[in-house]
Amino acid sequence: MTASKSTIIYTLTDEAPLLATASFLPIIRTFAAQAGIDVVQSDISVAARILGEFSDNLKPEQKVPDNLAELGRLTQNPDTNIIKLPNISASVPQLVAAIRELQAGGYNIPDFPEDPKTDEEKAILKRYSKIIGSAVNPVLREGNSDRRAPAAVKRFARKHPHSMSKWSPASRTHVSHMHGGDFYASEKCMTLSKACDVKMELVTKAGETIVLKNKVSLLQGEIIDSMFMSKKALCAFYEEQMEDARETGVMLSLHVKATMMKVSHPIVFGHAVKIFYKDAFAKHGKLFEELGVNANNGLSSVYDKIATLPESKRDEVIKDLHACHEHRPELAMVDSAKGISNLHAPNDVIVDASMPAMIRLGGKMWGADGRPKDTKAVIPESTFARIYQEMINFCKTNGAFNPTTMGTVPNVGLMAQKAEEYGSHDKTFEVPADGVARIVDFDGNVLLEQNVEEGDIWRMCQVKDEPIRDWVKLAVNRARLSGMPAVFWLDEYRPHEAELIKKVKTYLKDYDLTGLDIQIMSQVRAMRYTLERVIRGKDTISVTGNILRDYLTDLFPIMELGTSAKMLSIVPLMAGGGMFETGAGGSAPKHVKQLVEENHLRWDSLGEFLALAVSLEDVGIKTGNNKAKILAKTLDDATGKLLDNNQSPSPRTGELDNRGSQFYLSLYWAQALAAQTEDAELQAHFAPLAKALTENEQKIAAELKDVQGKAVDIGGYFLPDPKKVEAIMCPSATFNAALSAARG
Ligand SMILES: NC(=O)C1=CN([C@@H]2O[C@H](COP(=O)(O)OP(=O)(O)OC[C@H]3O[C@@H](n4cnc5c(N)ncnc54)[C@H](OP(=O)(O)O)[C@@H]3O)[C@@H](O)[C@H]2O)C=CC1
Ligand SMILES: O=C(O)CCC(=O)C(=O)O
Ligand SMILES: [Mg+2]
Repeated sequence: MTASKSTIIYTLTDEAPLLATASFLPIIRTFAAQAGIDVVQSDISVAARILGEFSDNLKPEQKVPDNLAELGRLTQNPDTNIIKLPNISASVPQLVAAIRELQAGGYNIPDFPEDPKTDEEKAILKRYSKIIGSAVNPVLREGNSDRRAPAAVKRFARKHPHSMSKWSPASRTHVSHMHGGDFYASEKCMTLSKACDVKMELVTKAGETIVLKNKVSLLQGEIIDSMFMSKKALCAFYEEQMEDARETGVMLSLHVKATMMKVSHPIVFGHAVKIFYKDAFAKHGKLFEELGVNANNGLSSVYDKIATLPESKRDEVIKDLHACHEHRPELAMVDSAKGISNLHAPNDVIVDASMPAMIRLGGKMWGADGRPKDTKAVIPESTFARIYQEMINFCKTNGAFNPTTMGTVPNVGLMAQKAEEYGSHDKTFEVPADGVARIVDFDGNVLLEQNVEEGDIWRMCQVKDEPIRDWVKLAVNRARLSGMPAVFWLDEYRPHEAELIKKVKTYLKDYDLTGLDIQIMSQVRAMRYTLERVIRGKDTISVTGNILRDYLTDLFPIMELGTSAKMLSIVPLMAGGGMFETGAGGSAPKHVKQLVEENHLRWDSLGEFLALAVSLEDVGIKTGNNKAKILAKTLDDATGKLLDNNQSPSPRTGELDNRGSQFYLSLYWAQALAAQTEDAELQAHFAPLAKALTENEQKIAAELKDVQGKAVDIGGYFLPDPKKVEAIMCPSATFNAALSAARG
């Protein structure tokens, strides 16, 4: 892959977005080619990343390049233009499933060593660890984040509001978080006065020094934090919350981000599993250990490992697991029909999407009987959990949000260069022994230290100065361009954010703020302030750190638009290039299931349409390519028309789906190009396509609809067969022929 000035790199990812790409890429190429733009693809799916890592094991024809590393390098190039679709941030169970599929497909890659003993196994685990969790986004996000609902999308939501369930003031739903012993309680922070290298070490009570991380290079002005979560406090908290839920008869749910926080949150999740099923773990502890059960991978790990046991033993374990439920509260379900609960796998309930979905549903999650119920939402770490309680309080008092009248809340998020907690996984450790955890510079000076105990989770977070300056600049720009007030959600009582506040105040002085309304508020106040405006139809930019960026860019869009898929998500790369993410959510695994069973893809590619328009516009501006600008403008017009005509995919099989929606976009895009007069070449080129699609609209729509309702085979989950996928995703011969004729 070579990137020239007129290249757009389009990522191939996983699950629903990968399927949608199979039909969208031929469309994009048909249009972009007329502006001399090459659209090259770059496969960064979990499967491709596994194969790229273990290339040395593969036959020549099976080898794939390390595309992610290449894209990472390209982020430093000012001409780079990447369209990035959501990808799987794999939990261990997802990675293991992908490995099994690839092995079955004839790829000679090693098993995942869950409990590595030999040096060889340890080396394999190290290689696989690079693929676990949020391994893609932090590499590509070499810029801060600008996520918002474009005006046309907001207009659409007002005209065609999604369903919102009622909130009752009597709802028992609430958030439970720790009040001590968590990261928030222990956080220490400092700003570096000069660049230095540090290491992270543990001095045990026995006097041994264990180096956990041998080198982290820090820059002048960088903010670093040291914080830990006490295992004892966490376990006591879980015990208390489970007992409280059982006594008061409210359903229990757990919300973490085990994918992105790939070291800390699986451990946090695992303790919940072990405590909920404490009696079974006590009785079968030795057996579980022999079998290699890892509670951090959820109850699915137990079921997976006991599969090889003799039937009588297996039944005994299952009976004992079931018996635990007698002393425990009802658990929220992911799939009640299949008996899959919230504690089954760490990647099924991901806090950024799960809490908004619950709030949208009137504060309810699904119970084992398939009915929606109030829930105690356990979010152990208190730092950011409180914003959800504030929103819940607001809904109990004011009722559900009204999408036809509510304001919008765009976000400017600090994200660049692995900022804050989301960049911390290589500096997060489960503490092996009681002692003092310290960050020490190479001259032996202790920068930060704290007393920790065996099993505590200790981490160091960083945020560099340049990204903070860039974030403040982006916030001021967005406030200026949108005319909205901007609120920095920063809590002066949190050491890290107190340091950030100092920098924000300093860097704001670089700008003329006349006429702008820029404020700094603690998170809970910021939420309240924003919500009071939201219900009055007023818009407010949230300017936040990395975690709240993630949380708020699902939370507000899901209330305002029904899904975060409709967000415009731009990452102006600090080196000058552009990365255009599609939507703000994930890869929607449920959608793949529906496609395979019923050949209906409900994935909405609106995020891709919006990203493509800004990507084309970026090419147009940076290279003076007027045709690219016209393509961008007409694409936006087409997207507007698609929304006006309510031609987004329907969730129901038999109705318009992703393919149909992409067809209508192409029709309107070609019509808009044929109608414009600014560029005669484009007009002449697209007139025949517009004509062919207009004349055949009914025929194509019927061809796209007729295939639905039957099961299809995509030839793999993590590595589907591209030919089969293409045949399924491009089933209209008439549409294919029209595109092909336009490509010439
Ligand atoms: N940027 C990234 O790369 C991100 C990746 N992820 C990854 O995605 C996977 C799933 O995460 P999860 O938390 O379940 O979140 P998702 O956002 O994938 O799914 C939640 C729900 O949102 C709806 N949804 C999301 N996108 C669309 C779309 N384009 N069109 C229509 N509906 C949409 C679907 O609702 P319904 O089923 O009702 O249609 C879906 O079930 C994980 O592997 C996670 O790691 C998650 C977030 C961001
Ligand atoms: O990278 C990930 O794992 C998820 C990213 C995400 O949820 C987001 O950026 O909104
Ligand atoms: Mg998110």
